[in-house]
Amino acid sequence: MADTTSTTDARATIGLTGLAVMGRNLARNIARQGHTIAVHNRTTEKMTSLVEQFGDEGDFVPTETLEEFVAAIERPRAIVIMVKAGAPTDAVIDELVPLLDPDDIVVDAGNAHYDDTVRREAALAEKDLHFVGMGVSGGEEGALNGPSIMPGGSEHAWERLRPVLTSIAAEVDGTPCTTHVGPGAAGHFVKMVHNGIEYADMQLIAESYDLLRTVGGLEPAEISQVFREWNDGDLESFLIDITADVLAHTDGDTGAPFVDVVRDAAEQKGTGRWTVQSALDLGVPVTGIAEATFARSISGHTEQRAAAAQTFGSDLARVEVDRDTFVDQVRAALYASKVVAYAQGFDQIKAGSEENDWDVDLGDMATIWRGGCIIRAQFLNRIVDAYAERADLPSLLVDPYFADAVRDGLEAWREVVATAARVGVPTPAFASSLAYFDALRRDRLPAALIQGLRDNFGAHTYGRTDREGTFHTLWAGDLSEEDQS
Ligand SMILES: NC(=O)C1=CN([C@@H]2O[C@H](COP(=O)(O)OP(=O)(O)OC[C@H]3O[C@@H](n4cnc5c(N)ncnc54)[C@H](OP(=O)(O)O)[C@@H]3O)[C@@H](O)[C@H]2O)C=CC1
Ligand SMILES: O=C(CO)[C@H](O)[C@H](O)COP(=O)(O)O
Repeated sequence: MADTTSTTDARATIGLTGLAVMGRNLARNIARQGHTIAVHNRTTEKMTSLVEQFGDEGDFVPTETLEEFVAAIERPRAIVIMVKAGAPTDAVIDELVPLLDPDDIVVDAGNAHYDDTVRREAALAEKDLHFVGMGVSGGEEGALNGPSIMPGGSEHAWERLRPVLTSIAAEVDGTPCTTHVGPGAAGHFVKMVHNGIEYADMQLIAESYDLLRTVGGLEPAEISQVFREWNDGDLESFLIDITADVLAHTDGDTGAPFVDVVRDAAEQKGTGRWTVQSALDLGVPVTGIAEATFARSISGHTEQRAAAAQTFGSDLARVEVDRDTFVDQVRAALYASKVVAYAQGFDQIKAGSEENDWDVDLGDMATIWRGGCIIRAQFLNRIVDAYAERADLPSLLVDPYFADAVRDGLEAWREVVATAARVGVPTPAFASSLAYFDALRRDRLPAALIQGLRDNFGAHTYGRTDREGTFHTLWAGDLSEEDQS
């Protein structure tokens, strides 16, 4: 059995506090890669059980108090905090900081809001400490075997952390799924958008399942098989793969499909909502992510749902579809909507980066998402290629590869959205993605009328198509136009 006795020799390359599911596995991953790691948890039992169970996987330095923990790490120290996001992270930072020395690096690897990261970095900089907001994706399994890691912060901090991070991250084609995302809160911002895309991806998968079952008449086990087949093609991804597993699972108690015994109210911890809030501030239409987030909210409004079902009934209209054709159409709609969700997410990263001078490389983000993270997918290789071909791509949708893919699937996409509307199956992510696509490609939008209305009721002015300037019509007067430029 490993020695769980605390030590105060400063021999650890790195320290990690917060040994719940993520921190525990990240610590094991770091130790397995040959780095000596000091481990700590507020409740000591989690630390001792880690070292007792897995102490032989590497060189752990067990510590019971934060003082011992800090003393066990070589200077300048690198300390990873992996605790509950929000107030608990602040509580740990507040306890840690008085124990640190100038040039030490504090890494917050939780799902922090990037505004918190900005605030924390500024506070620590006043004490000559480096603060790194670092997104980690991959869940419990990824943390152990190779996550995708998105560190922000200074170049100096990245250079200190690089050997550990590149050794523990997932690898695709020999490239580690980590890079220096950018200064400040860039890492946590990119992780937030990653999670937003995760929400959209899962909602699209859920809508596909609903349509295949409700309209296509397939049973969960059959839909599982469909997803397995899709996972052999251009939709290959972690989420499609685990969808097949979840749909194939039957409940041990009842023998019913697992999806039929789970309450249909999706929860959320906040990263999807933050993505939408930030997108609104940046003026980036992330419609797929927003609809996915609202769809979770609707699912949770059980009282309203019951009242509406009682008022209107839950009956669906019947349409006859050819099963195989419909499966293919749903696949095409899923792929096209997924392109939209990623296009919107990358637009948001670009806008956030410009707003904050982070200089985030979009191709690098696609590269580090190819492995380890929840949205890892074959598809990301195409996104890497798209940005390699043209770094200033106005939208992923206009990259020749994706444009062809969307053109090929367009008829099916429209058919699926129309069928869903006719039957009464809600497909907010499919429908909003199609609407976004149509809005983007439209030569003229009805926004001209909105401008006219704004000018009419509030003298908000408008621009003209035929000449430069700012104009106002005297709506309550003689309807003449003033040039207010
Ligand atoms: N779970 C996942 O799949 C993913 C999680 N994340 C993020 O990683 C972080 C850790 O997640 P997870 O492993 O799920 O654990 P939790 O988010 O459930 O956090 C539990 C950990 O936080 C510690 N903690 C809570 N409050 C305090 C406090 N006031 N002071 C000190 N420590 C405190 C707990 O200590 P104690 O044992 O003493 O209670 C425990 O170590 C979170 O920020 C999460 O958002 C990121 C990617 C994926
Ligand atoms: O960060 C993650 C993966 O990348 C988490 O799994 C994510 O926080 C889950 O979010 P939610 O509970 O809101 O669905």
